[in-house]
Amino acid sequence: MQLGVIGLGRMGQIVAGRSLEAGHDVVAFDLDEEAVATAADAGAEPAESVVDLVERLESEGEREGEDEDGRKRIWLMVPAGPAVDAALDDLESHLEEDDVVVDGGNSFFKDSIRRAESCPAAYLDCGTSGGPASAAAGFSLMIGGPEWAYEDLTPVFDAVATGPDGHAHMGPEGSGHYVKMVHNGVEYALMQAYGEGFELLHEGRYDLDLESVAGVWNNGAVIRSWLLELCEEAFREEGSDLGDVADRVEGGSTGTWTVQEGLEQEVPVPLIYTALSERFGSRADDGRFSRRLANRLRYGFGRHEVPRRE
Ligand SMILES: NC(=O)C1=CN([C@@H]2O[C@H](COP(=O)(O)OP(=O)(O)OC[C@H]3O[C@@H](n4cnc5c(N)ncnc54)[C@H](O)[C@@H]3O)[C@@H](O)[C@H]2O)C=CC1
Ligand SMILES: O=C(CO)[C@H](O)[C@H](O)COP(=O)(O)O
Repeated sequence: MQLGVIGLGRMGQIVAGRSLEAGHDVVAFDLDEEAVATAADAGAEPAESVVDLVERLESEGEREGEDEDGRKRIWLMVPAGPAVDAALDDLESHLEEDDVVVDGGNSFFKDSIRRAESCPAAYLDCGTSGGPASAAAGFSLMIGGPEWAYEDLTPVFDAVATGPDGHAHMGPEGSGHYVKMVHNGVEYALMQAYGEGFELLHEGRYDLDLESVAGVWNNGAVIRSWLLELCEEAFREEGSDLGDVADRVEGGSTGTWTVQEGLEQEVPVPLIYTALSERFGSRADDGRFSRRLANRLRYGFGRHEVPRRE
């Protein structure tokens, strides 16, 4: 099968690479020429623009006679937001209704519904989990949109995912990115829970080797998981005190959408909200204001000593 891949960063290179390894033909484009060259080194046909990519898909199909249906299949792996709309604008006049576009990024599901309605081709919103660390194992893919398009792209999904069990059709347009949004909310809460537990162990009564704790928990404990394996790796590489890792957590968009959706649906998501709040709180340049105020108020009512900044 022939696939166009637009966006060749950490994730797009894996989409292209795994597709190539499975025997598919890949035409690749990124705004960054070096990223295109990397994909070309892996065996992809380089394109100079989105339009060039589409033209190469068309001519390649005719030349090879492989895809007799003449269908163009294009996977977007660009940052969520304006980059997706920019790529779709460039593609629009070159797409027909039996072509298929996959957005494998972390797009907001309402944007995906809007794009599916205006895209001339079938539009699959594909939540992608696993991250660059899963390049060798493959991803977990949660896919929304027309079922026929999902079935058509199944050979590519088999290649990009862990295999046939690593992808599934969720439902109509938007549902793939909706499921991925909630997945990320769960991810935030799990990270927060592990973080709190290890913080207590680190600050607590015993001088513990946290790599060892994570290691033994990962062997048979109720709370074993891949995130916990990543905790073990972090303590191994950074030490039990996490060395010079700063107390600032970036990201946040998918968690924000999850909390907003919880409010809209009147479904309580207090753990996810707390995890998101902790992230935002971590970003105060000079310590979190509410904590500083609590510190000073304890002096106000209790004459407790006020720790001061250096
Ligand atoms: N890194 C991760 O752990 C995961 C990322 N995602 C999602 O996958 C998408 C891509 O993520 P990454 O690969 O990590 O980002 P990245 O920043 O590593 O790569 C994005 C690539 O897109 C290119 N690009 C931007 N605008 C473009 C345009 N208009 N046309 C062509 N190329 C363009 C950039 O030059 C860059 O090479 C995002 O939506 C992200 O949220 C999803 C799951 C996991
Ligand atoms: O989707 C992912 C993992 O599943 C990406 O790594 C995403 O960037 C995580 O969200 P955030 O950047 O808000 O931490």
